[in-house]
Amino acid sequence: MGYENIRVETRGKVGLITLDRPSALNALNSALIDELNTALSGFETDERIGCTVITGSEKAFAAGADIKEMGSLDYMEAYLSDFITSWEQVSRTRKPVIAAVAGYALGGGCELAMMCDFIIAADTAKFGQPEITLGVMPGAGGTQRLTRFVGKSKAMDMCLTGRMMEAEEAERCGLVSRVVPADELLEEALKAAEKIADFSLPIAMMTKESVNRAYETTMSEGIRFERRVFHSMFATEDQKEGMSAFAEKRKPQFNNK
Ligand SMILES: CC(C)=CC(=O)SCCNC(=O)CCNC(=O)[C@H](O)C(C)(C)COP(=O)(O)OP(=O)(O)OC[C@H]1O[C@@H](n2cnc3c(N)ncnc32)[C@H](O)[C@@H]1OP(=O)(O)O
Repeated sequence: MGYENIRVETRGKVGLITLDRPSALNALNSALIDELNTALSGFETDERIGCTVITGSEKAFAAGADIKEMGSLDYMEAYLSDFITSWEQVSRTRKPVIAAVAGYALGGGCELAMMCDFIIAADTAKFGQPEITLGVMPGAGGTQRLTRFVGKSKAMDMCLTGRMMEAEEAERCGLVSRVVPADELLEEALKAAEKIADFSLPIAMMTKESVNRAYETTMSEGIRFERRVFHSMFATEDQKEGMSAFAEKRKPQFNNK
């Protein structure tokens, strides 16, 4: 497929998707979302890929949903097309996905970053849910995911005032896993992704599923789920390889089995 709004590359075992609508600060229109979903599906089924990085430009990860495209939508179009639901594909990927965020991550851009498994932010990153300034509220999971990341008080502050949060505050409150200098962002994100992709893919996928379960169930159910999945790992060749390699003081060679 020819992409017009994103760039898609592979770097060894890592899939790299760069949002690329510079004239609109990577505003997320339906064409971009379709392309993103196609690229993500491609990496999901590509056996060589173990992790994906989604990034944007120096100025913007994404400045939100495309306001010019969305502005004239009416209720029935939004309802019948189930507007936004197709954006959720990144949250349904089974392989790990990292967001590498520099500049603006606003509205749907912040929500897209939060759908990834973790966010590495440049020191220039600015997060926000400014939808209230446009007469709407977050519609791609912002009221739910942001609240789980940063707690009720800060999520209310962000969603009700529409203010932006700098990278340092985002790290302090748990929205991002680490902040790095802007000129090292991609390198750091790719390094993290390569590290993940070098581990056993099924074990990484099960780990991701188990961490995500923490957001969807009670503690006792989550612990039970973790224990069942953990037990199942002893049926894998990669568990035998990982533990043998440790005992033999060598680097493990995982075969995703
Ligand atoms: C997911 C759901 C349901 C909702 C949403 O996401 S709603 C959108 C939330 N995002 C926003 O409200 C941010 C809108 N953008 C801005 O406030 C500013 O662009 C900025 C603060 C991010 C940057 O300001 P700056 O002065 O540096 O740049 P601009 O001249 O304003 O922008 C450059 C260029 O990009 C176009 N742009 C920016 N954001 C969007 C957007 N979200 N949708 C469509 N177009 C956008 C902007 O209009 C301008 O284009 P022109 O040069 O053609 O005017």
